[in-house]
Amino acid sequence: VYKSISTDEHNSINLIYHDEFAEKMIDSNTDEELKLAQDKIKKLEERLDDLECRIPKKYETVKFLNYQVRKRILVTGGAGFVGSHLVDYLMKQGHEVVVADNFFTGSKKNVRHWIGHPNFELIQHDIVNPLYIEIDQIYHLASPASPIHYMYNPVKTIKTNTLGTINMLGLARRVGAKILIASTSEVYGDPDPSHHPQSESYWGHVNPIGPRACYDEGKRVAETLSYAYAKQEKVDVRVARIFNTYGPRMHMNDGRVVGNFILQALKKEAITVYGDGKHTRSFQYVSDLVDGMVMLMDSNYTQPVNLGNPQEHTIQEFAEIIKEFLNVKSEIQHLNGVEDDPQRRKPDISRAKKVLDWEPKVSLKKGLQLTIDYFRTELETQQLDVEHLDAL
Ligand SMILES: O=C(O)[C@H]1O[C@H](OP(=O)(O)OP(=O)(O)OC[C@H]2O[C@@H](n3ccc(=O)[nH]c3=O)[C@H](O)[C@@H]2O)[C@H](O)[C@@H](O)[C@@H]1O
Repeated sequence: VYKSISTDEHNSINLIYHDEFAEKMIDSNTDEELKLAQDKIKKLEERLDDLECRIPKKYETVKFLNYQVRKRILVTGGAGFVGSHLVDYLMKQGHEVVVADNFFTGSKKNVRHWIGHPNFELIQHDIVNPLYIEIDQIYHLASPASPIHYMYNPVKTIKTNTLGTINMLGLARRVGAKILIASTSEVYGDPDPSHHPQSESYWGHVNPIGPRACYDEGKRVAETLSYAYAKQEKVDVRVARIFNTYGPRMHMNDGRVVGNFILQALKKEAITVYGDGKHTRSFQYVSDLVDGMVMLMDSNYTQPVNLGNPQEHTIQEFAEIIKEFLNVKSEIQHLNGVEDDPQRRKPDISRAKKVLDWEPKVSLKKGLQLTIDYFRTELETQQLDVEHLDAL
């Protein structure tokens, strides 16, 4: 067929062929150039970070503690949302803080204000591998916590919460450190209505093969391991069952309800409620959680303790609260419900009140204002970054 067509036709076929080829070449060249440019930018950013660390910085004031009271404290997941707030607290108290983070969901940015400080150390380390350091206390927070993050790689989530916890309990045993395990309200699964609010004596209702199981069962095993090490190896353990927590430094793509609703409202987009919106959650501000964790670590109490804010809202109500707070008219859009989504969740905090004299102090109004301010700044920074890239 090719031989039978005219020279003109040959030329036009060749032209078409060349045009398509050229387009493909341009596409692939552009892709490659873009990738090269992105790699270069990443390397430059890393270099800038390194250089920045060398410039004498102004740090927030930290207390002076003499060596008898100053502790060397490891925070696994210390570059994450909750971890970085805990790090701020411990640093300001005058302790030496070592952060171990693999930066899967954590970010250097959350702790960069301490980089270079003589009391601070940042190690890029995945706790699935053992860590050999000298330490007095361990806050073991490393694990993705947002459902979209922990479901992204369920096997890794299980490894982090089982192997990772074994490694941290092993470290605690070797060096005689006290260890606090960050457990979760998810150990109660989708609670039976007769166990509302959930107290620590409830054994839970977890689907062991459902999509949330990697996290829920991972944390349940982490608790089991903690008490096995306590009994068999005399490790001094604390277990905090953390309920829904929000605040600045939540990941922009966190996917959890507080961040999602605030971002959607700020961008004047529809607010996405999964299912009918009748399910409930109780939201605690991050500084209350940090206070609770430190009080638990410093106490002599070794059984699990719920840390959460008992003010319960339906998700529909919560969407309305955010709309009203930001004074926006965003539509509330009902999407498909989530599999195994716990229907009602509210902590019974009588144990924390009794044994720690702890209860949350920050109102939803104050906590939301601080969180919204953070997200607003993040959005503006992103916008500036985009404009800057466009201008290049
Ligand atoms: O925030 C937390 O601290 C907890 O978050 C998750 O648990 P979950 O309560 O399911 O958290 P969200 O993803 O924030 O969901 C809360 C509720 O809002 C709903 N939701 C979420 C996001 C959204 O855009 N729309 C929406 O209706 C969810 O279906 C769920 O019913 C984690 O599994 C817990 O380990 C973690 O402790």
